[in-house]
Amino acid sequence: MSGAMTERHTLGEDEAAPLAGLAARVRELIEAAVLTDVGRDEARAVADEIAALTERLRAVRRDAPPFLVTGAHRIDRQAGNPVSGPLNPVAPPVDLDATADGIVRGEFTLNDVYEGPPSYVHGGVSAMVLDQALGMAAAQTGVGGMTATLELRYRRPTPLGMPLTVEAKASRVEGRKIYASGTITGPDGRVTVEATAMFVTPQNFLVQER
Ligand SMILES: CCCCCCCCCCCCCC(=O)SCCNC(=O)CCNC(=O)[C@H](O)C(C)(C)COP(=O)(O)OP(=O)(O)OC[C@H]1O[C@@H](n2cnc3c(N)ncnc32)[C@H](O)[C@@H]1OP(=O)(O)O
Repeated sequence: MSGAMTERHTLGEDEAAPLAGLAARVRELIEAAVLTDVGRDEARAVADEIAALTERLRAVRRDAPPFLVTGAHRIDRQAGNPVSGPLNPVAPPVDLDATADGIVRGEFTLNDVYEGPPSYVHGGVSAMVLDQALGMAAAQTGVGGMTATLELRYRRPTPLGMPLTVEAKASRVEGRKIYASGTITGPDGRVTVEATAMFVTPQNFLVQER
């Protein structure tokens, strides 16, 4: 079980860079595994080699994914985040930045690893990217929160292998509730997915922050 966010080891840039490089290679491996057409013997041989590499990495293991020193907010410091974490091979990764006026924006491309309907992005993957962007926008208001509701409108299919943009902004704060909305836009500038969400800051989190 992962430890609380406050107990995480924080990686310096020199420590993070080779681990991000490792994740990038594993990302390539995942895509190669999805698309390979090698024969059965070769697939078994490669699987054995990968198992050996996995054991080498497991030899020295953390209790929980580390943080990065970079990033102004706790949420963009999570090195293992499945959307934006540079150390997580499952993350595309989406590099999310926030402007001074609280708009969170990121450009990204999703390959065949994220396919849902043939040649289009899986709707759950779009939801995950939007949850993260809206969550980060909510955090720009001060304290972030847990996603309590997330509503999506899939306007048109989101293409694979093309540059996409995600944008999000918090609209209002009511006590512990933070409302945010956002979109994913395709290469033609047309919105493919719209999202609205409500985040709730847990009471215990407010106590920890004081
Ligand atoms: C933890 C903070 C993290 C910050 C870092 C950012 C990381 C971000 C990562 C980025 C993205 C990734 C993000 C992720 O992936 S977050 C992971 C996905 N989300 C979760 O797992 C959330 C699970 N749920 C909970 O933890 C609790 O239920 C929460 C914290 C949401 C509320 O439990 P709490 O005990 O505190 O609430 P309360 O009962 O005192 O109610 C308070 C008010 O809220 C209203 N309400 C509550 N729930 C709902 C609901 N579902 N719909 C509508 N309304 C709801 C409620 O009516 C009341 O309103 P009012 O009666 O006062 O008007």
